[in-house]
Amino acid sequence: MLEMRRVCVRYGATQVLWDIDLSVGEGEVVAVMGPNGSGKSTIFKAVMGLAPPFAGAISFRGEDITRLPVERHVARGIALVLERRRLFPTMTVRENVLMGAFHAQAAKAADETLRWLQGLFPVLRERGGQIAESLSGGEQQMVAIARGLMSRPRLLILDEPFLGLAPKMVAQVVDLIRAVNAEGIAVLFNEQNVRTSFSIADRGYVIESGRNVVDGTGLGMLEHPDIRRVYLGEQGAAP
Ligand SMILES: Nc1ncnc2c1ncn2[C@@H]1O[C@H](COP(=O)(O)OP(=O)(O)OP(=O)(O)O)[C@@H](O)[C@H]1O
Repeated sequence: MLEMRRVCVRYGATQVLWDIDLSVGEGEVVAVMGPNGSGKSTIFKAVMGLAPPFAGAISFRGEDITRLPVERHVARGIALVLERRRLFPTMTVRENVLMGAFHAQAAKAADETLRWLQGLFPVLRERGGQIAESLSGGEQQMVAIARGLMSRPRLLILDEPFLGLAPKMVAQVVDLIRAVNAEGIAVLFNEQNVRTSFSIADRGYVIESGRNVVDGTGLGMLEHPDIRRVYLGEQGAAP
């Protein structure tokens, strides 16, 4: 459904992505892994129209979206949940979630979508009237994901969904990603932890210094000698 071909992005005079190839199939979960500053978030911003490529092409469900403005991406079925959750701290959970239904079609279906999400996310039912900043980090991440889903995307992009979360909360967000995916929604996310990334994902990519390095199935990535040597510190995993 999503195809990036030889995508190049720069911020001002500084190029940060070189010839990135990446795809997400219908209903797939895909992870992007790489060190700090390697360009993972920029890939997502390029897909979303926030960092338009100066070369290469991006298509979504057969349509060229390389240079579409960001709001048109949402209407076409892509949602991005930004890093660090970015909720409106003094608004309630319910108000935060409803902010995600900002385009006309989503606004019309907001009540129905909220009921659907309340089934998926117990936090929305139990804490709907609570002020967002009073929730734990993991609960806030769930609210941020729910807000992204209010636009009824076909592809949900999560920028560092596990950042700063305790292991128990990571497990809950992983369960949530699986539940969202079971609804037929494709998920593209990034994460620096190799085991977390590739144990959840159907397929994955490693990016270093703005370039594709390795890609493959989730299991294949965990067994890849270079990944085991460089990212899991296993001696003798590769020549
Ligand atoms: N708005 C910007 N203006 C200039 N440079 C930027 C901007 N945003 C990111 N960069 C630079 O682009 C490079 C890639 O950043 P990006 O945030 O995409 O990496 P990342 O892999 O997501 O990193 P992290 O894991 O630390 O979030 C980095 O060198 C970063 O400093």
